[in-house]
Amino acid sequence: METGNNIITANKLTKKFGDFKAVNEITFDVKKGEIFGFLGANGAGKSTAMKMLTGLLSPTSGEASVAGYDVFTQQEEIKKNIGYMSQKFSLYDDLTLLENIHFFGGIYGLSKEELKDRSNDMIQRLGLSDVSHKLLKEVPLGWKQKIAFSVATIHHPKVVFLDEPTGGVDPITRRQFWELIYEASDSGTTVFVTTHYMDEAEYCNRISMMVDGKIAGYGSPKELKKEFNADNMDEVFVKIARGENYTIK
Ligand SMILES: Nc1ncnc2c1ncn2[C@@H]1O[C@H](COP(=O)(O)OP(=O)(O)OP(=O)(O)O)[C@@H](O)[C@H]1O
Repeated sequence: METGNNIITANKLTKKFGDFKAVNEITFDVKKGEIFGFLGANGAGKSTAMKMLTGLLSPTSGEASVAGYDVFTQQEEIKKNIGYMSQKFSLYDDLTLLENIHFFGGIYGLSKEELKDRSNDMIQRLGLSDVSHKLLKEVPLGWKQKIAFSVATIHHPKVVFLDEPTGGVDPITRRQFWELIYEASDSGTTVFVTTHYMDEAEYCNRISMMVDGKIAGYGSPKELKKEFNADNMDEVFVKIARGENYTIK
């Protein structure tokens, strides 16, 4: 079901809890290698949509595929071909940095040799050689986030899903984290990221904004700012949340 240049496609994808439509007929696509921002206020339906796309939750109706696999029938294949990082589901505080990398790399099915090469490379790239034997709980949150991201991409997935990856850190640390996102995107990994930070929305190639289970804005930051006659993404977000009209292209 992978179509052309798109690595994620969703067509009228819907999730109902009882009579309540948490995700209501969303239609969008994500192109290979793109950094796609998935935005929306609390409760808009982002997590529910993301759970369906990562094979954790069965949709009610519609269609969607991720990395060529169907979200209704091929959830296990999807899980093998993606990386996932969230604030809530993270690394182990009582293992060292290196142990965490080895543990999660092992889960992703890397051989001993691959694990050794990639963990050495990762530690060097992140500039963490001197602290690789420290317990995770002893290092700052910004470092943990970088390690969590690197671990989520250690098996070179086609798509990595990031659920509010930079919560709770300062703008400079967030900017450094985004350097890693750009590197992954440059090497061909598609990045699907949720965030509450509008400066981060500016860094994405394209974004979608959800309101009450529907996609209410969809396009590049430049297109959306033009469409809503706004100077920045903050303004776009406020206008969309207030329900200003928008026609999805
Ligand atoms: N298992 C469930 N059963 C019933 N309702 C649910 C369930 N999961 C989510 N919801 C509801 O669906 C709506 C969307 O929730 P969701 O967690 O997807 O939003 P979100 O955009 O990810 O918000 P946040 O940014 O706070 O995580 C909310 O009203 C939520 O209460």
